Amino acid sequence: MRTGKHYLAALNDDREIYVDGERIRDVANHPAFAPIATTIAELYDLAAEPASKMTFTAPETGAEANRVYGIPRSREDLADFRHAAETWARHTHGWVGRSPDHVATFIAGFAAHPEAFSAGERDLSANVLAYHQRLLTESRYVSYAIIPPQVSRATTAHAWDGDFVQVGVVEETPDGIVVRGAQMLATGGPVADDIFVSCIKPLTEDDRDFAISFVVPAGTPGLKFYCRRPYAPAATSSYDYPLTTRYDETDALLVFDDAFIPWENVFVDRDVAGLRRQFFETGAHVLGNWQAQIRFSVKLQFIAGLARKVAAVNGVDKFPGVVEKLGELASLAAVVESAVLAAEYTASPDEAGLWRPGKRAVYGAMGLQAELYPRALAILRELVGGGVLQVPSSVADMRNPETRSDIDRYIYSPGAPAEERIKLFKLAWDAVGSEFGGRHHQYEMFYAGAPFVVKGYAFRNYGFEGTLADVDAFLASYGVE
Ligand SMILES: Cc1cc2nc3c(=O)[nH]c(=O)nc-3n(C[C@H](O)[C@H](O)[C@H](O)COP(=O)(O)OP(=O)(O)OC[C@H]3O[C@@H](n4cnc5c(N)ncnc54)[C@H](O)[C@@H]3O)c2cc1C
Repeated sequence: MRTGKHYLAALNDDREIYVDGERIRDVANHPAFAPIATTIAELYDLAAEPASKMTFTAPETGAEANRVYGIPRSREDLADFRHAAETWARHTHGWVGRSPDHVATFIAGFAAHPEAFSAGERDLSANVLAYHQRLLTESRYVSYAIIPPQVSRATTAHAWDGDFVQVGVVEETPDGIVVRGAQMLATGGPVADDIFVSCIKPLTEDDRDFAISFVVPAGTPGLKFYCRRPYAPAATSSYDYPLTTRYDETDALLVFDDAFIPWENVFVDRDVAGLRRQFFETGAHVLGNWQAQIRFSVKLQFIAGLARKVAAVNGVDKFPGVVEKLGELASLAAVVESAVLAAEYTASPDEAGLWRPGKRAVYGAMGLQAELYPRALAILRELVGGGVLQVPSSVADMRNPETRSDIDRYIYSPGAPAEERIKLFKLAWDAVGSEFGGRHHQYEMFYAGAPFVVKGYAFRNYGFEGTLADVDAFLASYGVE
């Protein structure tokens, strides 16, 4: 099994990453990326430990593989997958959205349905199967960029000023395609092995050149990563910013300057319908988003625990108003946890033998996420009050004997001396108020699509037929007479 050391060594591939106007040469040791790379390395080490029970024998290769890369072919497989995804999520307490299991799950869904990739002009199904086998064998970390840059949402790529603003095919050669343009927003991209590039937003037939999907190693010549401002370098210490200093997974706009993509890495080639088949007919979308809900559930449990602890330290946890707020938080967390389990309970095999988590449960939970997460944060924010700002400026004040005595005397709670209390409230601030916390707020609202898009998934997958029939049957049971 892949180890963290192997993963870190692979980052040294001359990838072209830009931060603050400079090209980063040593990603694994740069202050913007070392913290998250270390966390990802820990995930690989955890998976390699037999005690984590994250491995299985993959039928496709006959060799041991990490369960998160496997195709669930039974209810037991789904339970094993959930266990593996949850084991990783618990390691980061849900604060890493694009851990290697996320996109891997999409690829497993693709591989379960190779026919979705052979229905276009060119049969590319063998590429999907071969890449999935590579994931099983090499445990590669794949991130993705599947959204067109936010130029205009009133039109699509073919109508934009300037050729190839969205990534598209500029040239075809006997060996592959040459791509040019940008795509957003590869979370984890700068520290991934490969990026899966595609387009999940609907395109028109005039956008054929942009209707592509391929995987690209991060060090491919012509591929550049433009990162948003990293938060980890400005964090003064893990005591001050315990989440930022471990889990700042970065988000990057990808720019392709005529990068060459060999055919074996291409899954969809200028095929608008092929993009829709890839995401929505293979089972990839529901499987990948089930993984996301497993991770989200772990994070909500953490936030609930944090709120309860803050309330206890402040001595308010028995007040009826506070109990009500903690109860609401408990309900929010329990709803998502229940949806994760309900999706497994209502799972069923499709015609290819892929066990798909129940759509009603997965998309139902997703549809609430843009309200549910801000509400959870609002409750935590309300409970912490000014305590998150009644803390010393940094750990340096704790180390200075001149300031420490006042800190010990005035910033404490019964049973929680200054060091403990401040530690807790700084953690709460990193969750609700730091730049990292703000980015997470945006992440949970948007990672699976804008709220109107995600609610559309809930609408389409709820199964209104049954509910309508129920109402019609009731209406038919009485009348004027
Ligand atoms: C922190 C973070 C991490 C991300 N990570 C990734 C990643 O790893 N990979 C990836 O591919 N993407 C990623 N994304 C991008 C994410 O998928 C998109 O933000 C999401 O799909 C929404 O697209 P958009 O941001 O372009 O919003 P838009 O589509 O531009 O929508 C913005 C808002 O405009 C309004 N709007 C737009 N169109 C309509 C319409 N037709 N009807 C009604 N209202 C409309 C809505 O209010 C909507 O919320 C990430 C985003 C964030 C914030």
